[in-house]
Amino acid sequence: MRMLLIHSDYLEYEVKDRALKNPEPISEEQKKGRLDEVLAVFMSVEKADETNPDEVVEKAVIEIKDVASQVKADRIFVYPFAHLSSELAKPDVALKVLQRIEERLRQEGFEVKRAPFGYYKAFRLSCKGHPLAELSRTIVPSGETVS
Ligand SMILES: NCC(=O)N[C@H]1[C@@H](O)[C@H](n2cnc3c(N)ncnc32)O[C@@H]1CO
Repeated sequence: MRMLLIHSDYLEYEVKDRALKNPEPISEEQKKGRLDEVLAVFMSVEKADETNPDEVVEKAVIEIKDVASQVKADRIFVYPFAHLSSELAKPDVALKVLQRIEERLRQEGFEVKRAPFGYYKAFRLSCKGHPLAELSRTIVPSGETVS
């Protein structure tokens, strides 16, 4: 799992087109979304994560919580982003991992939105630009190595 974490004044997206034959079914309301004062987390779920998705979910939540507490963000935007890795997990595994991360972050008390999976989306982001505003993290299940 590769994550790019951007502490932002806002992130807003608009669904443009389907990028998979079977994208995640979404409501009219989910075609656009915005959060202000948010930690945007762009995530590529990787092939290696398929060996233990549950472990990767927990490790990702720990990392996101750690950055959120450092930048004092209590809103998280989970953003599927297939451009941070050349060894992507299958879409069905990736979607489940991202849905679980969303669920676990809510359980941890964050306000969470997740951008729709399997679509091309326009987005606007306003990065705050402080020293911790742009971070990346790589997570692998135990026994796997970072390539
Ligand atoms: N920017 C637009 C976009 O990325 N669209 C991606 C993601 O929404 C999603 N997707 C598919 N596989 C993955 C994966 N392994 N990890 C994360 N997202 C994935 O499916 C789209 C096409 O790859």
